[in-house]
Amino acid sequence: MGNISTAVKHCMSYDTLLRDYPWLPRLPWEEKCFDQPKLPQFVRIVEVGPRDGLQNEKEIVQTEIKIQFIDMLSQTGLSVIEATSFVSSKWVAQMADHTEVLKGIKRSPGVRYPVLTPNFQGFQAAIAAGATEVAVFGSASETFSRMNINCSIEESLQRFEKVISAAKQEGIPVRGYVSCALGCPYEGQVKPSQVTKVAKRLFELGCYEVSLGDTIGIGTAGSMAKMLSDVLTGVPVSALAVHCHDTYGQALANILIALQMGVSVVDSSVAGLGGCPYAQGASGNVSTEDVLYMLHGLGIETGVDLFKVMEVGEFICQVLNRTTNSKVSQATKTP
Ligand SMILES: CC(C)(COP(=O)([O-])OP(=O)([O-])OC[C@H]1O[C@@H](n2cnc3c(N)ncnc32)[C@H](O)[C@@H]1OP(=O)([O-])[O-])[C@@H](O)C(=O)NCCC(=O)NCCSC(=O)C[C@@](C)(O)CC(=O)[O-]
Repeated sequence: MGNISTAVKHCMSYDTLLRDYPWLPRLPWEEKCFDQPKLPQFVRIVEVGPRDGLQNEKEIVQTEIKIQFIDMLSQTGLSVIEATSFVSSKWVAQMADHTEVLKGIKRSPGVRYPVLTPNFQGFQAAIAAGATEVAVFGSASETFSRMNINCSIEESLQRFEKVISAAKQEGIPVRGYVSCALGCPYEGQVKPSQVTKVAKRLFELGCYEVSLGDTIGIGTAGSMAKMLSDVLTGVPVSALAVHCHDTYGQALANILIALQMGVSVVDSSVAGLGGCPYAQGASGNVSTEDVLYMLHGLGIETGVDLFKVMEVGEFICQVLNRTTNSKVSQATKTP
């Protein structure tokens, strides 16, 4: 962190400012200078870097690096780290080492490590590898469903029903995803009612939370508000999360709208890594660093240490030999 300028450091959190200037008055969060009645006090970040972030990398990342990456993230205060996916290696070669990764990580107390399971075969493999939480992933777009998991939406829901019912018997919580919630790379516009239909089915089947994915990062604050208003007719806000990619630079605005509408769970990826191999042109997820910077700036607590996340971002970018997509990390690098 030595190369972060003091001015930028001060923007990062009031706590940092207090560390450097202990004579400043300590303000309780309630004494904010503007009213934010609709914002949640606490937001849970679901870190998807090791899965969504890495799955799109062309070069296979060494298993030891993935394990180190997750272990470092475990030390940042994050409470959920999506570790890998139990999908076919013919479809996503980068995730072929799922079992080794899940078995190799040091699990920190208080941190959950969900993994993606597209079907019962993936679920069984995940459980055998020691998974204690899984996620099923459907889509609001028929074409994307076929391109991504090789079945129709209805068939996917039947597969998920089998996974969820087996998970219930094992006492394993299941999260659900709805991809293409704000647009599809193959079909273009997706009706909010279609997103609601799939999200509601996942919730009714037993997913404790449904994450709404702007898979290609095409949404705007307007389309996010419209889609969420519809989904809220079928799924309680306490069971919703948003999963924004930043292709058009709208992710933070879209997340802010979701927060104002009561959503308090946000998926993000350290250094803004990511993309879906079956959604051409989609850029990375919104970066965890930028989401934290915005949330902390709003006085919303996350329990996550921004500096530590930035260090992990630096580590993974070095390994992948790429520049970070996080604006916060870019801004704090000395030229
Ligand atoms: C779902 C399948 C497997 C269907 O793929 P399929 O080819 O239709 O599968 P199948 O049931 O016909 O079986 C064919 C072969 O696959 C094997 N197989 C079958 N299931 C599994 C499994 N679970 N793990 C490992 N192997 C599996 C099976 O054993 C068989 O092997 P073979 O006899 O030929 O040797 C495939 O389409 C697949 O793996 N798709 C995953 C694609 C993926 O991972 N996409 C990225 C994640 S989604 C995403 O990023 C979006 C999200 C979540 O982030 C939210 C957002 O941004 O919107």
